[in-house]
Amino acid sequence: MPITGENLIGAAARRGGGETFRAVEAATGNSLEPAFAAATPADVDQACALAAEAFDTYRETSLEDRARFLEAVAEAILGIGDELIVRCMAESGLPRARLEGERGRTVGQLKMFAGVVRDGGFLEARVDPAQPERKPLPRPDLRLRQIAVGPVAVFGASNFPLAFSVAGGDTASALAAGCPVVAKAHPAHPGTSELVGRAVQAAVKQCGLPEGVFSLLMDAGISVGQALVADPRIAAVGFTGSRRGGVALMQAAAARPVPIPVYAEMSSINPVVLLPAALEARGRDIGRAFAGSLTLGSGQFCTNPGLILAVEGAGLDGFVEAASAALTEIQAATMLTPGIHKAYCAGVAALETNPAVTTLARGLAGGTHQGQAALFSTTADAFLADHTLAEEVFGAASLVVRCRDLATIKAVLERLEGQLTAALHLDEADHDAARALLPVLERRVGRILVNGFGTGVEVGHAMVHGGPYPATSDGRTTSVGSLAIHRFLRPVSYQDLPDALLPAALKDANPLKLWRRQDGKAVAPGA
Ligand SMILES: NC(=O)C1=CN([C@@H]2O[C@H](COP(=O)(O)OP(=O)(O)OC[C@H]3O[C@@H](n4cnc5c(N)ncnc54)[C@H](OP(=O)(O)O)[C@@H]3O)[C@@H](O)[C@H]2O)C=CC1
Ligand SMILES: O=C(O)CCC(=O)C(=O)O
Repeated sequence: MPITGENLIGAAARRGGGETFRAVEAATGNSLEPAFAAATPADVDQACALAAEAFDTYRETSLEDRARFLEAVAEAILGIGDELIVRCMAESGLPRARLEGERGRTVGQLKMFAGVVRDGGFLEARVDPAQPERKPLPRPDLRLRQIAVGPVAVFGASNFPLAFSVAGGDTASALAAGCPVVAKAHPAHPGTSELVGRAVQAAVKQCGLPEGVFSLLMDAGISVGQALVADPRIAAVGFTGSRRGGVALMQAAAARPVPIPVYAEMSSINPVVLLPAALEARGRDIGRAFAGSLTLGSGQFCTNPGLILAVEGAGLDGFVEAASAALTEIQAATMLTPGIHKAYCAGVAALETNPAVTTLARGLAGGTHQGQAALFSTTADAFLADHTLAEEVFGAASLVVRCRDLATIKAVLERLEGQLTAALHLDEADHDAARALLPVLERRVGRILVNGFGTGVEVGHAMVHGGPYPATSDGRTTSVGSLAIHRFLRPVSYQDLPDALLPAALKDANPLKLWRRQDGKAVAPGA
């Protein structure tokens, strides 16, 4: 499939009239062909107009048709073949195995949402039948279902060019909910974005859906994204990226005459707490495993373990020695973009020159665009006194905070901002300590895990990839897993509508065979 550098607006592929730019080969910094052209305000307008036009038809597609469409998107992505992986490797610098795995996750995610749609449970159908004889007042017939919110703007992430990008989790969950999507390609991987965008476009056509169900816009700056969020036809936004970018979009969305929700997944340092019995029994093993998680994908995961908390002593020393030894042998790896590499180097330099911070280990030095792993340590007092030490350094850098006792660990956790994940390394003898920390962790993070690291989010029904601000803009939800569909739904109540006018989900005969709540009780179809 040739990459043309065009915007995909509904069924059309059209060269933008804006600034031209090229993708950059992550490993070399060289430009890649072809030239892309940014969308113009007229392109944004047309993509949004088509999305709005498609909305009422698309949101009322049958559950089976919508599920088949999601499966068709998955098949079309696989149908691109190796060309997708090769282009993505060049643009992102990520290795083949990782990208093949990420493609599997992307396709699996679309198929999972197809299952969610077929099941129909997301409609949350509820029926409170009329009680005409009720005294002192009769009760009306009340029925509720969830409907799609409207067209959604999706911003592709730089660090997951497939699973969090054009047809990633935000797009899959929005399409599953019944929302058309206008995606903004990340300029770090425009060719990958176009290939995936064309696959979605082909699936829209194959399934006979209105063309406005999907559009893809290119830009190497912020004007297209700003125009998209400001467009009155856009009803919600999905974003993964920096705190600065996410907050700017939240502000733009809040400043509209009709404000809309922005679901932004932003910064996180993902505290890892090493509890005493586990440290003593296997501190060195944990240290080696930690070095692997820290350097996965050159550390470019928002779930990267950026903060280690433990009580000082021989166990922690063993952890630090093993982690440092492992890290010093780890090759530097190409980072996603020169800008991300530069930001990483600046973050590491700030830690290296902070008088309260000791450098414990550096990985092997690498080439121009390669990130060199780094491990630092400080005391709990210094950490609590300097808020810059709690800022995310995006890449393979982490900070060990030496604490006096469990109460100090708790005090540090209390001071942290919202996080995506927290990990506890524990043995049975640590259960009381863990029990004391769990209430703090529940308040601070979206996912608590034991004897592991947060990198590598499982796509499933019980996953929360979210957390209180600034991990995300809205800690009540998730950007990964089936619950993500609820970001793009809202409830509507129908009072005393004749059966003929009710949506299928709420008709007396229950033609969709849904589990429904009748007077608050779950009722099986046919019961
Ligand atoms: N926590 C996480 O999950 C991640 C964090 N990051 C952090 O973000 C830094 C930069 O990486 P990057 O991926 O480019 O993230 P950004 O947040 O800078 O960009 C993400 C997307 O949002 C757009 N965008 C950014 N700011 C605005 C704005 N004010 N208005 C409209 N659109 C905007 C960008 O457009 P354009 O690029 O065209 O300007 C891009 O398409 C990294 O160094 C890292 O610190 C990155 C990836 C994931
Ligand atoms: O760890 C993962 O699998 C996902 C991480 C993520 O969401 C991110 O880095 O943006």
